[in-house]
Amino acid sequence: MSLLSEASETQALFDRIPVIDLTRATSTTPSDRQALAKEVRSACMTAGFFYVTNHGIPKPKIDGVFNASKTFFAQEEGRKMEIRNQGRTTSNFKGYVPPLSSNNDPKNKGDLHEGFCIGYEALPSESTSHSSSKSMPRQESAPGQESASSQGEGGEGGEGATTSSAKTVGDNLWPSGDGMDTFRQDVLGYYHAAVGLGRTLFPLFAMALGMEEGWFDGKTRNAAAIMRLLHYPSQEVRDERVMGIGAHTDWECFTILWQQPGIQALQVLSPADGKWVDAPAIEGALVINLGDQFMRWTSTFLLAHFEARTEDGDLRANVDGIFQSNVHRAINTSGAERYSIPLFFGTDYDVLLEPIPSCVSGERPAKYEVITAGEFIQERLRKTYM
Ligand SMILES: O=C(O)CCC(=O)C(=O)O
Ligand SMILES: [Fe+2]
Repeated sequence: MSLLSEASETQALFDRIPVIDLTRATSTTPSDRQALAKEVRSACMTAGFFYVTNHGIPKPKIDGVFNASKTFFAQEEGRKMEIRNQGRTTSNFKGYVPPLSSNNDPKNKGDLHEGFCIGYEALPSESTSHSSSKSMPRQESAPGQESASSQGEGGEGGEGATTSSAKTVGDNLWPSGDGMDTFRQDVLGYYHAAVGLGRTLFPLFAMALGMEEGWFDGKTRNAAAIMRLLHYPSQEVRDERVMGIGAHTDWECFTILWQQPGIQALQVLSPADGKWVDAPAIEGALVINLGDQFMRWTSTFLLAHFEARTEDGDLRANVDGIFQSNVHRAINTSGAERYSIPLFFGTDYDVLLEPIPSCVSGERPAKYEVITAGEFIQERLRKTYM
């Protein structure tokens, strides 16, 4: 079935997040990769979220960053504040983000989580040049190197970033002191493995959209990749106006999210019926969710739940949706602290967010003004921080 006819027949209705086994992503048989891309397409048209298993990130790298995160956040506040993210006042969005200093949902009072944010940096043991665009998201010392935000979202930059995204330029800030000796290595070890996974996913998304596998290659040479370590206190009362992270969509193409096993906190809004669907942490699996840039690429509007039913109360076909960037939030009432790690993966900043040819037709014209990825992030930062 063609992409557009499948989209017009798909309802953005789901009550669970699909699980996709990535083993076939590296198959040498093209039909295996195509079959996998079909599963990705179906998940993207409905939940906009899916889990991946057999994703290739070794468990020791995950354990390493999880332990590093626990050690970092366990420090006394003064130590963490030494590398405070100065996102609101300076050009650098890197470093520590204290609790309640971001607010993802304007209706809320603030996000309870604290965070630590980095952008691309070579592993300490690596040489400075990266000739293989397959292994690295951006070149070291890239002039436009990104940002992040004290948001549920990652901003970024990258080589080729537009001047307007220059406010996001800056080096990573690393903690020093007791127990922090291996922090940088552990965090970057996971970061690089996750970026490798991101590079495996772009060809699958391209095929899922009916394009050739390499369609994103030239657009993701120094792809923006901001990673955040997040730490959520357990909240006793479930207050809709104070939560770990308020309802939001992510800004990039997609997010790779590790969640601490055993703790339920993440929920995804099903646009078709307005219900919050739990996205539990599954041991060994990562969550992949689509961000707003994919809505632009696919000329998809977020289908608000109040639009999703006909006057008779029937579910509408999701006539607009190809790749859905769905609203999500995290509330930790587990009684235990929770850790998670999103990595926001986008295209290079100078790339125009134009509708992908398979996603527009005479009946389905382009819906968004064409701007660069850098301008788009800049606009989101401005709305969030000014
Ligand atoms: O902590 C989580 O599970 C979600 C985090 C998130 O949505 C974000 O940082 O954008
Ligand atoms: Fe998010």
